[in-house]
Amino acid sequence: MERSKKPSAIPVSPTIPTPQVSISDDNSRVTASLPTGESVEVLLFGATVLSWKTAKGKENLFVSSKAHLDGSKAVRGGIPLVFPNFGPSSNKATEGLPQHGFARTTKWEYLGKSSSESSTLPNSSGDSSVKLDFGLSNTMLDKIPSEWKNYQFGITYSVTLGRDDLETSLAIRNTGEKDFEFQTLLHSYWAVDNISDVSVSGLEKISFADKVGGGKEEESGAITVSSEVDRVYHVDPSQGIAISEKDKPRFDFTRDMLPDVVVWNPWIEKSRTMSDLAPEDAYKRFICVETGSVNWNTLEAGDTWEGGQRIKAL
Ligand SMILES: O=P(O)(O)OC[C@H]1O[C@H](O)[C@H](O)[C@@H](O)[C@@H]1O
Repeated sequence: MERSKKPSAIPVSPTIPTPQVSISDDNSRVTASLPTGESVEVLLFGATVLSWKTAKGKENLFVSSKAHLDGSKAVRGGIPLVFPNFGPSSNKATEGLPQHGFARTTKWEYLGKSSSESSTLPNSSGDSSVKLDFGLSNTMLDKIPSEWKNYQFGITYSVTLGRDDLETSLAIRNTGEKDFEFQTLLHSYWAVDNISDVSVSGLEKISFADKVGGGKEEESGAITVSSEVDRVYHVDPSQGIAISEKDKPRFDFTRDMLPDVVVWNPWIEKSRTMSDLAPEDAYKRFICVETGSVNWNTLEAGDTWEGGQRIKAL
């Protein structure tokens, strides 16, 4: 007998595309992409972000064609992490530490992903961001530098890929019983078409430590590059910073708890001394604007320090 009221079929909701995350077969890299096409790639060695591309496939980070990606040396390009010291080992706290510390030359652990809630709006292209977490602790160091044998720490580094931005943030915990001091920087190599067309704004009239000429200087206009530049600025995190090319905004920086900014380009002569920087005119293709804390932070036993940056690609 025909039923007069047939139960209607339960509508199947259309599949909402979600971010894709994959780990390379050799467990050396993690790649994530959004349904809209943006992507990010992180090398577990140093938790170095190697690539950040827009939906149209434009690369936002510079990586040298001679960069070592096999774990034999810090990567020349992308976003290497500076921790626990910036520059060469220079005092008791940094005794035995390599230039820019050990975080960029140690293999990190991939801790997992999370993504923001899917939009239920019609025509939505799915989740709008995906966060990848990486971890490093003192037990993972191959060789513990002498002074650091006394300290214990756990770091979570989060890389969040959004529709038009990338967030990289650090949570550093002192898991031991002794206080320690550290510096840290997100040593980012931003890709540009030609350094001669680049300007960095937001640092005008702020005094900087000049690592090339020595001493303290300040400049009234935006920074342009026509020789080696290596400067350390101390500037309130609420101050916005931007990189422009041919006067068109290219990258916009928002900082959280990162009061220092290093601006670096090696120019011609210094580039020639760097065996892992290629091609020959590579210095034209990037500018390092590195946000972080060059001032030493004291992290007391049991405490956590947090800081990060959000970069909008324009
Ligand atoms: O060659 P690296 O150890 O990677 O350092 C590269 C550069 O890093 C920072 O930007 C420093 O301010 C520079 O003085 C240094 O030359």
